[in-house]
Amino acid sequence: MNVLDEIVTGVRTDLAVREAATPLDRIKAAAQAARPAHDALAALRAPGVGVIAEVKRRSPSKGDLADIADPASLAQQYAAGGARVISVLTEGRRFGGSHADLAAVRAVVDVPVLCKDFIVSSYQVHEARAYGADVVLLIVAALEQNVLVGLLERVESLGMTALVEVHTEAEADRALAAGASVIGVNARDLTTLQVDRSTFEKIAPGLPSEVVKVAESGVRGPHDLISYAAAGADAVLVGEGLVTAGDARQAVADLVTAGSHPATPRTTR
Ligand SMILES: O=P(O)(O)OC[C@@H](O)[C@@H](O)c1c[nH]c2ccccc12
Repeated sequence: MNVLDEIVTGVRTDLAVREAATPLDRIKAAAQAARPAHDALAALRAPGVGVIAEVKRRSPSKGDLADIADPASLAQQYAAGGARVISVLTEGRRFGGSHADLAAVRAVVDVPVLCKDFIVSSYQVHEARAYGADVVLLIVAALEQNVLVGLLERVESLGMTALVEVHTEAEADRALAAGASVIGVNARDLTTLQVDRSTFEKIAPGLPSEVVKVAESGVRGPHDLISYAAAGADAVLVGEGLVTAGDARQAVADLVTAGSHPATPRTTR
């Protein structure tokens, strides 16, 4: 079993426990009662390279990244630095996150919030909405095509946006066939955890211009944002580089500044 399969197996086990405790109807009602979702697509289409700043406690490749005592205050620093969207890793076993982290962040920021998890069932989409998420991650490598299509429809029916994650051209084709409007190219192969920043430049040029292109993983600072932007990124998703920065607000602000610089090739495309 590769790492992705192992993570998904754990996610399914935990999901079964929650499904037994809380019936789908109740989760659906909670999702319905939540404040309407923010328009993340519009936020991501604003000029300049958007920064999606991630609350990430731990990772399977690096172990503990940061002791995040207060995810809400970290998210406030991200927002103050100009983050376009805030991502919260909610997977518990490998990433140390929770829906409580998501709710805590949602309560204190006004920007769209992304629920970063390994979603395999529409139950999880309703849960994410109930906890206030505006965006959810759908990982193509973890989903059969018909399931991907069904989840994408469910996300949109709840007024949310799906960030559809790919790692290969074949997966990008599947994302497009499913109707994704925001595609994230993950430089990290979730089956091996290896990071290869050139993945984005291989896949992004083949995506239609109207698709919002997000470069995920491996952004250490403004330099990496600038090269992703040169390869066509509309936004970057950054975890480790921000949770390990001494000053999270400043670290986000430095990325935002790099992404709004007129020399950034994106503006000349
Ligand atoms: O910490 P990094 O290298 O900045 O990466 C962030 C983000 O891309 C990464 O957390 C991620 C991308 N896709 C995922 C899917 C599941 C879990 C995590 C991820």
